[in-house]
Amino acid sequence: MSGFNNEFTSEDPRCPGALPEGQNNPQKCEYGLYAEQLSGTAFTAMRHENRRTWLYRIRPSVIHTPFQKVDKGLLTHDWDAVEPNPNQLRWHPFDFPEKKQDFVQGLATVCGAGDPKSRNGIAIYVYLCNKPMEDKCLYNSDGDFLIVPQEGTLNITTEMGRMMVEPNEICVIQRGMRFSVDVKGNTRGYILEVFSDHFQLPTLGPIGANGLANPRDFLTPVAWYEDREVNEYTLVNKYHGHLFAATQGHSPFDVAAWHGNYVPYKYNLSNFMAVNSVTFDHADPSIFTVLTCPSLKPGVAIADFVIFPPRWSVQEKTFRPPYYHRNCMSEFMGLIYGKYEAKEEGFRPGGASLHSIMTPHGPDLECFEKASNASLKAEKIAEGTMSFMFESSLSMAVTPWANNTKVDPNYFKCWQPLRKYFNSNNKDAAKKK
Ligand SMILES: O=C(O)Cc1cc(O)ccc1O
Ligand SMILES: [Fe+2]
Repeated sequence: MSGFNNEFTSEDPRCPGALPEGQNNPQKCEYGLYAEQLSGTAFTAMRHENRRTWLYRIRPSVIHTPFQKVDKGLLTHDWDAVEPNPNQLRWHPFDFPEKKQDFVQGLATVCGAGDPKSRNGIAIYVYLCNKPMEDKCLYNSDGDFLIVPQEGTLNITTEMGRMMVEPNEICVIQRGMRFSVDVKGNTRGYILEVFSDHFQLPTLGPIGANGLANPRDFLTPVAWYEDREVNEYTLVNKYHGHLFAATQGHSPFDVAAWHGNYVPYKYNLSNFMAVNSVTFDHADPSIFTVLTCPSLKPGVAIADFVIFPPRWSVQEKTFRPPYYHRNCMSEFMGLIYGKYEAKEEGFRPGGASLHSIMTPHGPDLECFEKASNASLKAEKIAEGTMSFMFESSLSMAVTPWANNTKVDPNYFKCWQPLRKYFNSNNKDAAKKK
């Protein structure tokens, strides 16, 4: 079903009329279903921000054994385990696992800041997996997951229905929603988790009513249920940055009908309508914001999800690639496929980079020399590529795993040969270089 923040209604066609008419809590639900509400905001949240979904299910979610703490693998929210490091960081593509592991076992925290207890912060993960979560689902009490597949398709079953998410698409699974991920073969991607709020579309300001990620391109699954008794179905819960497991004797995907506006969704990045300068100068990358999770300070994001899609580049008298900069925000970047314009070598699909708050970065030597001398014809750029940035106002720390895995020790070298062109006697020196 298409739309962002819609009030949806959905019934599995095997149970027509399962949704109660005109009320949420009939004395007895049709088909002997139970009614259950999943809240995505405080009951009292402003109406335009209020999120909740009513689920009509075979059994209420509460039927399970007590949760016990289980191994959390490489998942951590301990941001003090590694000495702070303000250096530019780049990772070679993260390796696929040698042993069999599923989506939950394959979650590895790269960096983050803040705390789900006080509900302020973010965590960035890669997931590296190769087997389905069989009779096992996850729900996250800490925050919302924005999942960016890089290699391999994710077949995701949620309480609200099923969705297939391929590289160049993203999906969002919000706090509390139970989901199970089926994969075939080597599967890799990135996750941005936000602890504080939900993702929203950026306001468009003078752009107008249309553009960037359009609401109708967000897709939400339709109701689908299975009435399946299972010897031992495992519910995994991420809570305070730890994993807990409980069991139950049936599939949790037993929702025959639901209605509401608290839903999982996916989005195909090729639907992004990019806006950019058609005169001169390099516009800030905020023009490419797909989704944003706002902080309490207007205009400042806990995290933005920004992409660098294939597009036309037409600016005149302009150094067109990203400028050199030092940013008061943290920039984590990943590459889904192809090459990133500011660094054609060294930054590879399935790898990543982190430029922390005020850490200088920008085009490498090759990019600077090329773009300073290029003829400025209209040009299609970033064709056959898709890179993205998780940009955050928080100051992130890396985890021990990320500090010791695939780090490119030579990253800083890409800027060292940048030449001095300055000539105080010749204002036009640069033009002759
Ligand atoms: O650092 C980066 O490569 C990301 C980025 C891109 C851009 O076009 C402008 C600023 C910026 O941080
Ligand atoms: Fe940057």
